[in-house]
Amino acid sequence: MSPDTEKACSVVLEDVSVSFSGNPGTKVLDNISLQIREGEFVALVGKSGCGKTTILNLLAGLIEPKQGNIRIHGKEAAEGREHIGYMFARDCLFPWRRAQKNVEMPLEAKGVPAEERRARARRELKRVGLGNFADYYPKSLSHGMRQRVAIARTWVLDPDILLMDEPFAALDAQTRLTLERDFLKQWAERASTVIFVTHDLPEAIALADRVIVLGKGKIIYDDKMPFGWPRDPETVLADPRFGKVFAEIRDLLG
Ligand SMILES: Nc1ncnc2c1ncn2[C@@H]1O[C@H](COP(=O)(O)OP(=O)(O)OP(=O)(O)O)[C@@H](O)[C@H]1O
Repeated sequence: MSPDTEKACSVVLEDVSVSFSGNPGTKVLDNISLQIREGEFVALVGKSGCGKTTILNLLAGLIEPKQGNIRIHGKEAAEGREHIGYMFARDCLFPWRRAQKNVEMPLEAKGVPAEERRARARRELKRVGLGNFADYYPKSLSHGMRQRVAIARTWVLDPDILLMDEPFAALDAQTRLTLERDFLKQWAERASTVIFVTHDLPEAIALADRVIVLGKGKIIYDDKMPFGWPRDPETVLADPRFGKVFAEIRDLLG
């Protein structure tokens, strides 16, 4: 790959394999190669245990590949991953900290001065529709609101790459749709690269530019979705092209 092409990629995985010490004979990821362009929204789907979270953990530097090379923004991963945000399925808020203080946490860890921290956290809470809830403790917020706080906490560092591990999985259908819509709006305003793990195939197809399916440690499907932007997830589900893509991937997943 030319250096210019590589720079236009947020993430490049080359022949990456991962196995874990408890089961060294089994490759969770088996010689995977993958390029993700800057600003792309990629959904990773596949059966439970197929290695989706392992890819996020590799990119976040929480685990190292057994073999292969990872490059982020054209640099060695350790250098390139400075501005990565990682959001989990559970909101993981600290119950003893108010919403505002939860959002400030990553800024505290980076040593950002208190006044700037407060201003940035307030701005993010406002953007996720919780401007009036900054002083609430997590226990006084609904599940959807807590997940919004977690989204604000992920955005507050202005990540250029956002890793999301089933962020909306535990929400009821209506709250989920609202958060998906809001998230797409935020993403369009910021143009971060998003790598989004989900078990939910319709969600993957409705939200992402591109869907990658993992099976038995390999990539078994990788294609662009035929829907343009801006897009509404609910409208995509009603699009005749949705059914075709859904059936194709569902058949691969068995
Ligand atoms: N730190 C670890 N030590 C040992 N085995 C691990 C570790 N992390 C993951 N695994 C194993 O690697 C495999 C892939 O796990 P991973 O969490 O990436 O799957 P997943 O596709 O995200 O699954 P799910 O959809 O259920 O979250 C699983 O068999 C899991 O048990």
